[in-house]
Amino acid sequence: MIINGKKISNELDASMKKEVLSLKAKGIEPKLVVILVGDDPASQIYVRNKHRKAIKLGIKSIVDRRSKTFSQNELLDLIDTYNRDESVHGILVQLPLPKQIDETAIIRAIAAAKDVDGFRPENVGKLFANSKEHYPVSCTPKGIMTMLDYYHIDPKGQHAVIVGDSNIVGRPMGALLLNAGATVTYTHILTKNLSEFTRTADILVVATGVAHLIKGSDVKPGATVIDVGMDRDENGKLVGDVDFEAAQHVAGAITPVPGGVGPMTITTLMQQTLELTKAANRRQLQTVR
Ligand SMILES: Nc1nc(=O)c2c([nH]1)NC[C@@H]1CN(c3ccc(C(=O)N[C@@H](CCC(=O)O)C(=O)O)cc3)C=[N+]21
Repeated sequence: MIINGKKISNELDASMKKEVLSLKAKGIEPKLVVILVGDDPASQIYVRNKHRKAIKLGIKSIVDRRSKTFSQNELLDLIDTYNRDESVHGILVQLPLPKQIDETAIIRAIAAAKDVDGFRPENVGKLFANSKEHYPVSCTPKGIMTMLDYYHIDPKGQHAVIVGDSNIVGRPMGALLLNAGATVTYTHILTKNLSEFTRTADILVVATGVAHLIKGSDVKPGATVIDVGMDRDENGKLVGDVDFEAAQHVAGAITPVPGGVGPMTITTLMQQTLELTKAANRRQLQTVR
């Protein structure tokens, strides 16, 4: 079975559109600001896709593009401006940033109430503590959970193996799966005998940035394979971290690239923009009372 992220994403649009309409009827316009520093070609595509989806749903989308020489202080000032702007509900600073800018400092500068990526330490902490509060979570792993749920793939008691230890995908993915009752193994670029781990995975999530790292023989028959890779092959074609052609015959369910995880990342970003918008409005009502 091929897991169709694009299809799920489009299905979820309908309810989000309704939600936007009902917010607008109350005079609330959800608004997302995406800050893109530099001219990384992949980032341009992702940011364009986010903007298109927001427009489609009726969410106000601002893409603030800055040159690759933009300084850290300039970026901190820009974030501060959006933090203070009450019409803005979510702020996303597209990663990676040019090398003169410290990503950690930037993530911490975004107001907690507008941290639509869920990258701030307190939101990461809530995730790892399995907090029952509402808080934003990194969009890619959260979108993967939505996808698993849609296909009734329950992680409970399953062995989930994560390949890749990034803050954006690998680490939060493991936490979400653990919170959902999976047995989680983290592997990464330093793991010896990686295949021995991946072959025991009921759910295999691969996020390394290495094209076709995972072969058909690395997959357990019947496993669910989630490919987060966005790589280019020798011919410049977009491919994943998994050799899809080979792995699809072994896996029980598998995501394609493109059309798998990518669209779900964007859908989750929109969902969390709406959540932050509603939360901001609730706080405002409390101060009025
Ligand atoms: N602060 C921040 N938050 C992010 O959520 C974030 C980020 N930085 N930096 C980079 C990663 C990557 N990411 C993607 C978004 C959309 C697609 C996407 O639209 N993919 C399409 C096609 C892409 C293409 O054609 O190249 C697909 O898979 O079908 C992919 C990847 C968000 N990220």
